[in-house]
Amino acid sequence: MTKTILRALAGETLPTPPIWMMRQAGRYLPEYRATRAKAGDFLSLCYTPDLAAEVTLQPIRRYGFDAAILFADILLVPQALGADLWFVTGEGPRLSTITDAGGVAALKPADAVHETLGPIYETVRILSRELPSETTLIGFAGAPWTVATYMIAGRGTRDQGPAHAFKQADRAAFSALIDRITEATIEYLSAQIEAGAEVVKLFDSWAGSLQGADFDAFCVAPARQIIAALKQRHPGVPVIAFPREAKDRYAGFARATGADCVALDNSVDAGWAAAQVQTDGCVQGNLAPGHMVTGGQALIEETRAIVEAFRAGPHIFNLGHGITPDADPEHVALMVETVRAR
Ligand SMILES: Cc1c2[nH]c(c1CCC(=O)O)Cc1[nH]c(c(CCC(=O)O)c1C)Cc1[nH]c(c(CCC(=O)O)c1C)Cc1[nH]c(c(C)c1CCC(=O)O)C2
Repeated sequence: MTKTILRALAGETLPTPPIWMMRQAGRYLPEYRATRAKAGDFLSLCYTPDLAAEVTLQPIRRYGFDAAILFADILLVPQALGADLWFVTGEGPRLSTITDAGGVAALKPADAVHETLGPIYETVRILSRELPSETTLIGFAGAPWTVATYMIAGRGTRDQGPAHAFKQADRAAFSALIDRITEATIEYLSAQIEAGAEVVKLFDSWAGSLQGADFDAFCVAPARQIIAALKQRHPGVPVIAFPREAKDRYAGFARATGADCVALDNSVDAGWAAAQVQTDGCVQGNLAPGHMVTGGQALIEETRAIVEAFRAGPHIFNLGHGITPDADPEHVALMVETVRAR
């Protein structure tokens, strides 16, 4: 029998939505913290296939999620293109910055990324052997705009100011950077699929700060280009797109990009999305991650309301963004139980 996630992605309405969770392998789990300590640091964990596969499997063992997401990070692509990358504990990622056209020109060609990313493909191969037969393996990458914001600023930014400033100052160089990331992403996701990823997800975490024509040029167009190339190389492999904080631009996003499913952040009203987004196909989401910290009756009621809002069409239950390190693993169990009690 076909896996539940693949059925939902093909447009089937299921009696119980399949479920997985953004950042399901992470610091809220004691077993993750133990494996990360064994690896030494986050990047070593990403590049050690046995350990990366182990942390991918941990939430599957604990909760029986319908999908496993490859353990890696969206910032491995900039690193593979030649950026320096490190993580400051308690703060987040740091990268060497790109400040002008010369910085873009100095990047490696897209097909060079495989030299760095080989261990990630090995993690995928291990997982496709070791996952339970009912569990879908999801590969992923960052979308070009979101990845570019980190490459330009060298870190996470509240309003993506440095990337917007670069885009204003030198649109040609900025477009060249987006194009390079787009090509690298096609290479990276194709290789993940060849290694055994059954679905891929494109994370555009900062899509919400692109307005008007910029949203079309730097969020929609690159997603469409990546999805078209993947569909040509790997027909039948579904793609989930996550244009976080896209607000009313979630409507029509699947049609505009060719995505099989749109992942909704938790600022989106589920009733609105059922009427405006789910009409085009599968949707994923969108419980607020804060419920994994607070738990209780509010978690149960909000989980039920989301299942109810999307029950007439194809739906994959998920959080509206990543689970946070202060979440309680028992609350995750309560969410899974509530979804599956339907
Ligand atoms: C923007 C972004 C990044 N990474 C990612 C995004 C897009 C999704 C989103 O909006 O959250 C995506 C990502 N990052 C990670 C995964 C693995 C799979 C999963 O379990 O979801 C995925 C899919 C592991 C990770 N990536 C990171 C961790 C924590 C690292 C640790 O163990 O110390 C994990 C488990 C680190 C990371 N990586 C990134 C940041 C900003 C940080 C620091 C913030 C934080 O610590 O949460 C970049």
